[in-house]
Amino acid sequence: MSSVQWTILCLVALASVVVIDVGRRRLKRQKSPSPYPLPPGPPPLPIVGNMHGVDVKAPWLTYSEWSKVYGDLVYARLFDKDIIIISSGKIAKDLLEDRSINYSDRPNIITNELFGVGFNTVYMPYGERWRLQRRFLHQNFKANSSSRFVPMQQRKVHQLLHRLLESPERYFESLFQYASSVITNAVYDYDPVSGDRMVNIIGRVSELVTSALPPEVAAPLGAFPIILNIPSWFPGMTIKKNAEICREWTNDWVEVPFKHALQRMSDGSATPAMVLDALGKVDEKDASPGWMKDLKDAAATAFIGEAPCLLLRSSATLMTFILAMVLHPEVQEKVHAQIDVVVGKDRIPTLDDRPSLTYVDAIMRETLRWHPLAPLSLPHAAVNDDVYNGFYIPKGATVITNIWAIAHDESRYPKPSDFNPGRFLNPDGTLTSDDVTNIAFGYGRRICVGKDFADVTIWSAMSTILALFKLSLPKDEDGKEMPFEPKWVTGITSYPLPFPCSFEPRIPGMDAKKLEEIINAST
Ligand code: HEM
Repeated sequence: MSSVQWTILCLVALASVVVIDVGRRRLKRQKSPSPYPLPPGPPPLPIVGNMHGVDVKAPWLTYSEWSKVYGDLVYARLFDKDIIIISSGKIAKDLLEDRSINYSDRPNIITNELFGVGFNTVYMPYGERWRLQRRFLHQNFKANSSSRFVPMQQRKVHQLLHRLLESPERYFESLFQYASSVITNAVYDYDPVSGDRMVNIIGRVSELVTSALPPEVAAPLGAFPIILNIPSWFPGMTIKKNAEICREWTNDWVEVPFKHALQRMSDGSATPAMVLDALGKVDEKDASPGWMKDLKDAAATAFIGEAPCLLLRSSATLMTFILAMVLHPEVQEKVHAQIDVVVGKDRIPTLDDRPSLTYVDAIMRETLRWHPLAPLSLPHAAVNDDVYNGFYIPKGATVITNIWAIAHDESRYPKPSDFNPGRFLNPDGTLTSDDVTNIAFGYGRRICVGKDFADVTIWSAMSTILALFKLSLPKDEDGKEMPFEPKWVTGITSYPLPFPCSFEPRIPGMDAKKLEEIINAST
């Protein structure tokens, strides 16, 4: 068939679907099952619903505007998908935690299967398989078991510091190398090299998947799946081409590191790692092919849970942190003063110093609040019809938590756009009870399983970078800082694009040898 014939066929098909869709929606509206009204929301247009009003690159900003007009529980429709948007911590807790039985599902997003990632814990519907995979991850990454990774995380942070000293201009890659190596070590006992092929594949898969995952991107395809019959060479069908590439790579992402872990196991490795530990403990009779597959899928999930974008979440958070430091020298001065008193200059901070380094924790909380990495968390779905505060929440609705709006709530965080770690400190310098991680890592049974592990990964990097370096914008010939406008990656995650940054050692005469001495004095 020629491309002209294809085009005509597709347009005719599209027109038929539109007509059928309008009829179906009329019917649905006539038989609304609930006497309660839907939550308030912006007026929809035919077919597209509220899609036209959404900034697809930064939907959290649109949803925050809507919440100012319609309240903290908003109803919208993206094509044929019912969307409930939560913009308050209280409602998020009431629904996702107190009624978790109804809100722990994930929406059926057409791009999951298309991209071949429906198998993994992050996108999986609530049920037995999810429970088993989540158990593997939880057993490994909950606070008391993830503490066995601390020596490995510290070793990796030391390598990061060496890289930053050696090639400060490549700090972006070094952060990625750090975050990817801590996760592959913890899951597979796999230590990637710089530019590692496997890590690159996983990073690319994550990038392709998550560019297509947001409900705002997937909605038109979900409403008109016939579009997927259009060939991938057709203009505008890159999503299909990306899906083909992704399906090919997914096999490598799941199988290659798992084979490596099996090899490490037969070599007799005693290093703690999720896959090796699970295989070491399981009875032969329980290790069915199904069990093995779930272990493999959960292991691959740990990486995509941490890497919903080209950067990993931990390294993306560190990029936001570095940007905040560069923009706020006064904050660095305060934290440097505390580090110098608590730790001195002959060693670097360790987790034992954490209770005294309250300003570092305040910076970490403010980083997660100021520019939340996952501004809309991950979507949940309502299993059954529900009524909340007199409003009807339809079965199957996609439930979006607007973390951005909660973290920028002016009544809780005055001047929310300012970067001000002091908001998390009491007058006596101790930390307040507002642990913002309760917002940044999601809510309910689908809360981030890597929360405690990420906490150590991020804190260790932040505290040691601050101890060793003064971060600033590069200066021009006249010694003036060169101005720049931060640019942000947007999508399911949001973090700054690489920007010029100078890493000036705070300790005179710092070189690789001196750094090694300081590290040795700290272990
Ligand atoms: C700064 C670092 C991180 C942030 C801000 C973060 C944030 C989040 C958020 C907001 C969710 C969605 C929660 C919900 O649906 O309500 C999530 C889910 C998830 N995260 Fe993280 N995460 C981080 C690091 C990690 C790491 C290091 C891992 C791996 C060990 C990980 C594994 C996962 C998994 C597997 C899920 C899906 C859980 C499920 O659906 O049951 N995350 N994360």
